[in-house]
Amino acid sequence: MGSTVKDINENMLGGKKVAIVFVLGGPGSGKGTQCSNIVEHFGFTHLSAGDLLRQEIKSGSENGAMIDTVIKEGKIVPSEVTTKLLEEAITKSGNDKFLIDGFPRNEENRTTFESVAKVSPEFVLFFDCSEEEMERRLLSRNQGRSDDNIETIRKRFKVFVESSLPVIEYYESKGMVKKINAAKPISEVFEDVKAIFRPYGPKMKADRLILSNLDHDLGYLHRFPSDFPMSHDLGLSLFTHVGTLVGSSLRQHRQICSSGNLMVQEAFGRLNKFARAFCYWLSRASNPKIFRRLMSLEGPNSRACQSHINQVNSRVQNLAVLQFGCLVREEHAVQQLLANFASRALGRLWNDFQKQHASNVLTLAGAMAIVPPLENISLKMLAESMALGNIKDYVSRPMDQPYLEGKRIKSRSVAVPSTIFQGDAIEPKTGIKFPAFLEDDSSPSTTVLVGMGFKGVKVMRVKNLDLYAFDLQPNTVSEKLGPKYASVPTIQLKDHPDFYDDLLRENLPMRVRLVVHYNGLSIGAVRDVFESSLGLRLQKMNPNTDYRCLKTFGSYFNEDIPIPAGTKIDFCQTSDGQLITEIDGRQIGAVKSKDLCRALFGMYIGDSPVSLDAKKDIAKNVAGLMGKS
Ligand SMILES: Nc1ncnc2c1ncn2[C@@H]1O[C@H](COP(=O)(O)OP(=O)(O)O)[C@@H](O)[C@H]1O
Ligand SMILES: Nc1ccn([C@@H]2O[C@H](COP(=O)(O)OP(=O)(O)O)[C@@H](O)[C@H]2O)c(=O)n1
Repeated sequence: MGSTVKDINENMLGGKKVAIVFVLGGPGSGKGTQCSNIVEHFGFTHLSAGDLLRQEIKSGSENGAMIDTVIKEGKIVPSEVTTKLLEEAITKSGNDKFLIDGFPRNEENRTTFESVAKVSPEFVLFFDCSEEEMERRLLSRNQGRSDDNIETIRKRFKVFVESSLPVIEYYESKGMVKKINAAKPISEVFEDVKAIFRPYGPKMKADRLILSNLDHDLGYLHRFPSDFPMSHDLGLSLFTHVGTLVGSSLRQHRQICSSGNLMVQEAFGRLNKFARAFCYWLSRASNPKIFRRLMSLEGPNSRACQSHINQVNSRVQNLAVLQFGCLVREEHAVQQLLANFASRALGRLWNDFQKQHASNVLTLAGAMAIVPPLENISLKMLAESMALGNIKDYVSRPMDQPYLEGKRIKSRSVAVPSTIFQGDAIEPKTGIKFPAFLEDDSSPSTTVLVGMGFKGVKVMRVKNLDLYAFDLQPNTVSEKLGPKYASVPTIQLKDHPDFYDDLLRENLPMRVRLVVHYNGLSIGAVRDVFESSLGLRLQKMNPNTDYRCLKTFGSYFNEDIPIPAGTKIDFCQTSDGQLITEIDGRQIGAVKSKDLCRALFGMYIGDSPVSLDAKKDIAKNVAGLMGKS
């Protein structure tokens, strides 16, 4: 790297020769942002001193409280603490190239690191940016950091000028600083960064890069097939593609973590976890060397390690177990699959999120379905979900079309009657019958079917989540809403700005029935989908809401309740604001919370409903209930 780069022969740390770049710059200059880019393009491992310190606080270590106080004050944590954390992270990592971000922040940091770690940096990357710009960025960073408030920000600026700039001057005097104008847009800054790193050599091998990003929570790996044979070359090419997935999910995860959208975070979290597990699994299946190195963490002579190495070495080189057998050659099939998988799954979710800002529950459930909850994964499911044809079919299929086992359905799925149902209604695609009256129709409190929608959500290809019907009590509707809307023509009712709000606000007795129409759906999956969606809606409706209602609601979905095909799950709202949950007519719980009722029925007749057509049809039919035609 030219004359500024030291001979790194002496730079031994954690039993390996390491290359280190210090990344410095004021708070908010974009160090973390650019480090993510460098990681992806040049295969470094990013160690943020600030992140390590924040993790230390969270871990509840004995230094946690002290670190917390120092950070809130914008001051600098004692050097031994930070140096130790960095040293440990370097030693633990499988990588040997590191970006150390936000360190050394003062002369003491620098000298301590030099004397303890005995490592000199390759060079120092300095992001130069004005305080006004940094302040603007920090105030909109939105990561919930305790020190991103104007008072602490000002203190951090002062500390930066007084303590950190001298460190940069020190390295400058040694000709080791590479200064970047960080006031430009992110992509332009990265062009300059790239020019600096380019001579540093080609991108690190994909496998290394990915492995350095792996977390070590590998408990779920046994779910993947253990006897998966694969050639070494194919394994490496797979890494490249899974790498794209890991890279982009990590990048996008970072962006959306600050968005506060819990469901999107959950979906991305799963993508991430899946991709990481998949990578590790590939490494194990394809590359005994990598496997051996990783397993050295557990002990190189462990039985598991040895038996897997033997397995990999002795297996036939084909991918039959994952059923990639299609017309294309196996390498291409797999590459195409993973490329599709990564770009379509993430692209779709991301677009959705940007368009709607609050994605509807089923779109997200669908996105989550692409990545199964790992605890439920089985070899057969994995094979099915990964079969190229199915994935392609799935990702190109609009979310609101149904999926039926063994059939491709092209027509629109939402089957909503144009008038109130006279007799029982049959959902044409599935043949499931919804009675027009859910209770005895002579009772004055009976509810009437006013809308029906089909929401097929594929959960691991073989399961659809629900079919739903929406019912209201005619008398109460006429009584409560009749006067206000008497003069509104039916045709306009569905577009009336207050109408749906009034339906939700009036505590009208109403009911949504979901019908499970595949075997194998777990009650836990249903609970998760509702909990996440309701949580989001509650948060949007009333940020100060009492979330205990949601906890209580979730607690009814006991894992012991089987929900085979045909199971009816009913949610009923009573006029006194209770939300009653029934499974096959048996009440499993009731929560008194008007907010929760509004959130639940809002999924069907509120903003971003599960089906817009069904929502409009409900309005049309309610008009009918009120004596309009
Ligand atoms: N070049 C840039 N232009 C505009 N905003 C940026 C730029 N670089 C980073 N940001 C944004 O500014 C905030 C601070 O960036 P970050 O990378 O966290 O800074 P640091 O790690 O230096 O404190 C983030 O919200 C980030 O998205
Ligand atoms: N070497 C370091 C790095 C960070 N820190 C502390 O961690 C805080 C946050 O640092 P950071 O690098 O994550 O964030 P920015 O201030 O660069 O945005 C600093 O303000 C310090 O209080 C430290 O004490 N020593």
